Amino acid sequence: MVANAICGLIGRVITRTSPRITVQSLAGVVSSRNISEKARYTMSYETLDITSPHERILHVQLNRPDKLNAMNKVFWREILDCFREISDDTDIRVVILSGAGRMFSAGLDIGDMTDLITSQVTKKSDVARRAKYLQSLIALYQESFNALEKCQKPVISAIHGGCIGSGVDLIAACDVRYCTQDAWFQVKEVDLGFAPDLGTLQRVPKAIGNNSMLREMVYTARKVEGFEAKEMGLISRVFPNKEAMMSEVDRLAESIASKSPVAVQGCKVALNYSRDHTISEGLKFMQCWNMTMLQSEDVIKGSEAVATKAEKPPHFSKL
Ligand SMILES: CCC/C=C/C=C/C(=O)SCCNC(=O)CCNC(=O)[C@H](O)C(C)(C)COP(=O)(O)OP(=O)(O)OC[C@H]1O[C@@H](n2cnc3c(N)ncnc32)[C@H](O)[C@@H]1OP(=O)(O)O
Repeated sequence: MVANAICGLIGRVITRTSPRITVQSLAGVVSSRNISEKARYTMSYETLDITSPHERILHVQLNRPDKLNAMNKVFWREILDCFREISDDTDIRVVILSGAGRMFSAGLDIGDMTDLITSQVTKKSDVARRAKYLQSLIALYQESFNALEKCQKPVISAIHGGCIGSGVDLIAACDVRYCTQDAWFQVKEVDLGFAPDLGTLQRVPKAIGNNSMLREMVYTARKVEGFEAKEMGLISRVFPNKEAMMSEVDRLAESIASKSPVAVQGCKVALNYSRDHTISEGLKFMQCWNMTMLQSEDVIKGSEAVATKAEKPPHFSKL
């Protein structure tokens, strides 16, 4: 079945529809999230649907449900632009990432990639020129997912159904991962004859404790179900269905959004820096970071609220 699907995809000529403007829509992810999901974002995308379920929170939804949110040429550009824009948007404090339709993502759009290879790579007769082209392409796709990690705001991924290949690369670049119990994760690249190159092999080992389990998963392309993914540390919480998951994701996002953005964004940058450096370098980084940030008004507001056991959390202005 899968083999047939892949063969079919490879043989197919992809036709593209003109961009669909989704940003003006009032799209809800599940019926119970009808809390005025007013879209207020400035950019419109063909492969992403952007809504704002709550002040200071943005919901980015992979939006090619007919193709199981397979990642095509347009997607790679859009996800990069989208997260760069979000990173600089002072009104936004947290991002939710999910997939529309029956699964989170079927990974790389295989038909699209075949087109690209036919139209670009095979035309070049020299190995060095082909290699150079592929290197640039991989670097570009890597940058698309790096954008989530570089985004100053925490990104919470909410995964249902399949999360395949580059879908796993994508969630690996997120800060928090929740899933439904019908979710499954598949590092499928070995089945297609290559090693993953967009972050799974770099980020996941640093995010989870069970390296042995990860290697099993990577070397065999075996499907790993939600609870198993939680057991290995890839996922922090599993929910019975998408509605329950999205409701908890909202709660988590609201909680993070209510905190000082100076503190939250400082934590994200420090966690990422420390992951890639020694403890001593990480500590030095914090001296430099906090010698500025400790002077913020947020520290005064936060400390006063804690000291006085204030009932309401302080209001932190946007950063
Ligand atoms: C420089 C590159 C770096 C990136 C590397 C990334 C690597 C990867 O992501 S490897 C993984 C690639 N993905 C796959 O191998 C999954 C392929 N899809 C499937 O195996 C099946 O579709 C799946 C098991 C997910 C679901 O099967 P089901 O029978 O339930 O649905 P289908 O009828 O197969 O699919 C529904 C429509 O979606 C289209 N589609 C599904 N996956 C992809 C895909 N990866 N790329 C493009 N299109 C995909 C499928 O063609 C159907 O469309 P249509 O025929 O128009 O209805």
